[in-house]
Amino acid sequence: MGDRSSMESVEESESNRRGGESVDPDLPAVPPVDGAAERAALERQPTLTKPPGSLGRLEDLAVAIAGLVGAPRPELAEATVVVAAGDHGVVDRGVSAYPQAATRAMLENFLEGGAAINAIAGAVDAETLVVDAGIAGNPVPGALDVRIDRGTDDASSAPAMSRRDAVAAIDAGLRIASEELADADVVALGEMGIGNTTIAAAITAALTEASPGEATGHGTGIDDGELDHKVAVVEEMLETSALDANEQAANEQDASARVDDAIDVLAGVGGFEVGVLAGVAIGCAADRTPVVVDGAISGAAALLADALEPDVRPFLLPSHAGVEPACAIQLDALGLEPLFAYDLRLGEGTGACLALPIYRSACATLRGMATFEDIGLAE
Ligand SMILES: Cc1cc2ncn([C@H]3O[C@H](COP(=O)(O)O)[C@@H](O)[C@H]3O)c2cc1C
Ligand SMILES: O=C(O)c1cccnc1
Repeated sequence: MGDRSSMESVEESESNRRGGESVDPDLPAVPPVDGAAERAALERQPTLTKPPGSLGRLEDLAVAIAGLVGAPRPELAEATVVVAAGDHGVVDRGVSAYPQAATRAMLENFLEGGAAINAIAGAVDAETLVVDAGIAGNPVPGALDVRIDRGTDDASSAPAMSRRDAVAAIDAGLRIASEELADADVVALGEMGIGNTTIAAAITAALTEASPGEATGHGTGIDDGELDHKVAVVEEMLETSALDANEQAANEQDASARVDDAIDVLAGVGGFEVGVLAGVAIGCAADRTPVVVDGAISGAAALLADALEPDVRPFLLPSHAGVEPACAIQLDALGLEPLFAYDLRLGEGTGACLALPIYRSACATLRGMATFEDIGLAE
């Protein structure tokens, strides 16, 4: 992941821009939920010093996490939010309220500690890992450099990237999980990339039954006229790469066709940060590390991870109900119920970090509370 290998991959990708060859990511096996740990946690809940069920959904969350991490009394001590960034050629189509340069400026801001995610991650005691997955210009000094290229092509007129680059993005995420996140007990997905609510809408429409009109929202704050144009651009993106949710559904049972379809979606519409986050999610799940989903873009990465490797699904934890319409569609498709709705429409991993104290509190009750026997109240 050092400078040399990343520059090689940039050069290589120039010659592979429209490469149609079939390459597959090297996906690790994701273990099943640990039924014994889950059962032990479930049996412990009614022994704790509270009326049964009185901690409501916190009790269910704690039991689920016990099964995920494989420990009857789990602790989510070390948390990291991965903020992956990429630039998107489709920004040339006027789909965002902000210029592409805001992506680099915000990456520098993350590294200086001045962004919303720095404030919230600091408040909830989470590490921040800033990842340059491919933005215009030189690598951002101080960011983890896994650059696939210097931004994607305009996906409304050509595939966003080659299949080879799509696989490289997923592989980079898998490497981040195994090399940078090995000590994390829980990982939050965050991102930065002007134009990426357009990418998220296209991925959501490609991987669910939702139409582009249903999946596309105002992002950073475009007006209603601009939203109509953004929906038309998302439709063009799907047509350009001939992405068809019905065909994908038909291929669902065949693992290699399913992986091929998911790579087609990522290569067709982008973006590098989404592919990296999908790889992070799969790599973390393989290591029994729960992954907290944030808003529309990390939700698109979660959909992609689920399409690539369905065993990842139990490890995807919800956070908030985002304002961007893709969020509700993604959560529904993944069978996730949001923990709270705070009218967030920022991304960066902010909503996912806000959920961490809830997950940690759930574990703390299961782990730390006294039992009725301890206080001499057992029958
Ligand atoms: C200053 C600033 C900080 C941000 N932090 C996250 N986003 C969010 O907004 C962008 C997606 O919205 P759209 O698709 O409309 O461009 C992404 O960068 C996302 O992370 C930001 C956007 C801006 C302008
Ligand atoms: O839901 C999100 O994550 C989101 C919404 C608007 C802009 N950027 C991100």
